[in-house]
Amino acid sequence: MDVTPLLDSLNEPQRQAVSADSGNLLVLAGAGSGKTRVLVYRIAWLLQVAQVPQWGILAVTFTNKAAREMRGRIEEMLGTPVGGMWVGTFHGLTHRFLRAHWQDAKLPQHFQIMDADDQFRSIKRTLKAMQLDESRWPPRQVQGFINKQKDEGLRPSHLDPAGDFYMEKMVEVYREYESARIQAGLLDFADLLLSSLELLRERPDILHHYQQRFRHILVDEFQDTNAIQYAWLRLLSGNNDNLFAVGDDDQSIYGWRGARVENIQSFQQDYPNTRTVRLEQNYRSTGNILAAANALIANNPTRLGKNLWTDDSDGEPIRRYTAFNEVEESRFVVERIRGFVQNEGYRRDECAILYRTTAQSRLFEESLMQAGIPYRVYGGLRFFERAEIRDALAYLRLVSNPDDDAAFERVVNTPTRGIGERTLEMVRQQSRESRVSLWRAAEDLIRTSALGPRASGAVRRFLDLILEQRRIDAELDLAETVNRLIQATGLPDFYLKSKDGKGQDRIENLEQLVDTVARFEQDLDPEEGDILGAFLAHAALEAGETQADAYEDSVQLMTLHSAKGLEFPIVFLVGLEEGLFPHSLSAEDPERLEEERRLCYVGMTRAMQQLFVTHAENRRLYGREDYPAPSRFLRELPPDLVEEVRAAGVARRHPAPAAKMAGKAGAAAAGGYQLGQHVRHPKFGEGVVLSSEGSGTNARIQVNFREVGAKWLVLAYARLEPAGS
Ligand SMILES: Nc1ncnc2c1ncn2[C@@H]1O[C@H](COP(=O)(O)OP(=O)(O)OP(=O)(O)O)[C@@H](O)[C@H]1O
Ligand SMILES: [Mg+2]
Repeated sequence: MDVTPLLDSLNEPQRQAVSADSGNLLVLAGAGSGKTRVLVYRIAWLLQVAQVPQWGILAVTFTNKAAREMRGRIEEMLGTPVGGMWVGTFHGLTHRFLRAHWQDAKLPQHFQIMDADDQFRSIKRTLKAMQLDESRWPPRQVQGFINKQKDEGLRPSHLDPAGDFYMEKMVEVYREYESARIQAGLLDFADLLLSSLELLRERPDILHHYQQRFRHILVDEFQDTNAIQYAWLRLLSGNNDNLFAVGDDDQSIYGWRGARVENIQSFQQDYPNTRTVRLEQNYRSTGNILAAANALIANNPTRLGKNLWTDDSDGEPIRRYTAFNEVEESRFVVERIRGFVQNEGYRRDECAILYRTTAQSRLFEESLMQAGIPYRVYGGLRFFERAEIRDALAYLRLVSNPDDDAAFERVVNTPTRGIGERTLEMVRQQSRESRVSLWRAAEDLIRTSALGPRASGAVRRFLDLILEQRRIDAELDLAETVNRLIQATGLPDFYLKSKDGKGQDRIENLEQLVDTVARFEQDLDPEEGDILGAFLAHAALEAGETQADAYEDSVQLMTLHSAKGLEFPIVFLVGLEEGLFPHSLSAEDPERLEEERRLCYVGMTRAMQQLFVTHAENRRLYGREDYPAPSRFLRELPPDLVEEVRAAGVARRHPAPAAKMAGKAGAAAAGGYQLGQHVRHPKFGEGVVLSSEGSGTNARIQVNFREVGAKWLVLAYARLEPAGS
């Protein structure tokens, strides 16, 4: 067979990786060097040239979207469908595996996935049932503890508190949480991996089957696998020497979630028979963008080290914009995007706004909305996470599995149907005592007439509502079932009457849910028997990625974490301020600071043609007002690659100090100045007094200058004068 067309559009090291003979292979290379491209071509090569059957290939991607694109790409290249391959995220693949082996894994056939929010609520319920005080046992902390144990492969029985009271309690909560979860027929995200791993360990026959089957295992973004994911890969590959991993240690950004860059080193040790290929040519970014990103990441002391070059031209300089405050920052960005789209022929989806925390998206959304520019947020307020969608999904989950306690709790009295807290407490009590689900407990209480007649009637009506839907489920298509269910629940009326003014939006979202279901049904593999179950899994697994309106050409908004692997012609990296990016939680800890820098590197290297970096001198976030210094990452960019830009026609007006510095405004600072007062310096320009210390000739004053950021000045020499307002 002629393999030239496949290999033609690759450089030499890429070609070697794609067409390598058997054995493990690690592609270790920087951003934009074609790692993902190599992975895709490798699969095409395996199918077409090495004649590997589709079902012999397993590929792990970072997002479900990436998996779909990968499949699409390969189908395009080969001109034939490749549905038999297993391509997906760790969660998606292990879910598929457990669905196929639910009996072996001792799971209910229609087990559902509980997301982070379900998990959080369930932990709160567990704490309450155990009469533990939330202030001493903060649910978030407990949740972190449980997930960490699972990510390390540890069930409660593996943990030995060794007389430590705190640990003893934590393990007890973990155990209780587990039994409630199992009783409800639910798996949390970490369970998907852990349960698959356990099943493979316990059942050599099943393990053997998959080891025989997956003759090739390929992994993208290998640097971000955690211990349990790596263990799963090792188990599946066995002694087959069939792992093909691509990654970049400089882009490891999930250390906080237990990902370990060391896996890259372990890989080479655990698999001595591994060939390492390095790619050094970057095909994505202009010379300036690449040089700036390289300079930034060079500040990290612990790197495996690599070179990256491009034969693209230098291109535009990196543009840096200093906004007066966060609102102005968002307006500047939106103005520029409008310019690119209207005057320079860019599509909207060629422009991306990347930020450190999800809370930053709101202002950009508002500015875009005002400007009438369509946009899409990834990882922000996600469609499947909106309250009304979660309510509707909870009903669906109960239809699929009445024992789903998380769903039961969520909607038993939403909309309000006269089931009071006292009744609910009785149901919970009954469920705890007889170790059955809330649903069964409710049935028991009705049967034994333990509830008063009114409460009993209300609970009965709720149970009947769900049972009724279970009956019609079989006869209609899923979209119609969902539509009927939504109407029957009374949710639309309930939202319309609620006073938060969002009723109409919520109803539109419910309508979108029905559309989403219809689309999902159309695209579904006809072999999939349990459509409802498949849809619910889709909603849980893709919650972070998809929005229902994902089809229009729109500006892309996302956190830096979700930008991994993607590329955009125009990138705005916003909020480059100390405390925000690097994040305040990370600035003190050298390891976490390195991770923040890698995150910045990831952000910069998403840009193909133009990169903007912006920061605000004054920011209100989480209800707090701050005067943050520009991020240290800005200083780490070589000055000759950076150009300062000014917004045309944006008035720089100063807010009244008293209003802006709530709490401390007007307090006396040294030298007769007041905190929050506007001052002018002959060299640094205008700024705002932040604080002062010392007195007399030692007095120092801290001023946040618009142009140069915060500085401490010795008052006696400072030549400050009051300014403006
Ligand atoms: N040999 C090549 N010829 C032309 N274009 C290439 C070549 N290799 C890669 N590219 C292009 O370069 C860009 C970056 O490639 P790719 O996304 O595969 O890089 P990556 O190493 O996976 O990046 P990241 O580390 O950000 O995930 C893509 O647009 C890709 O099509
Ligand atoms: Mg990639």
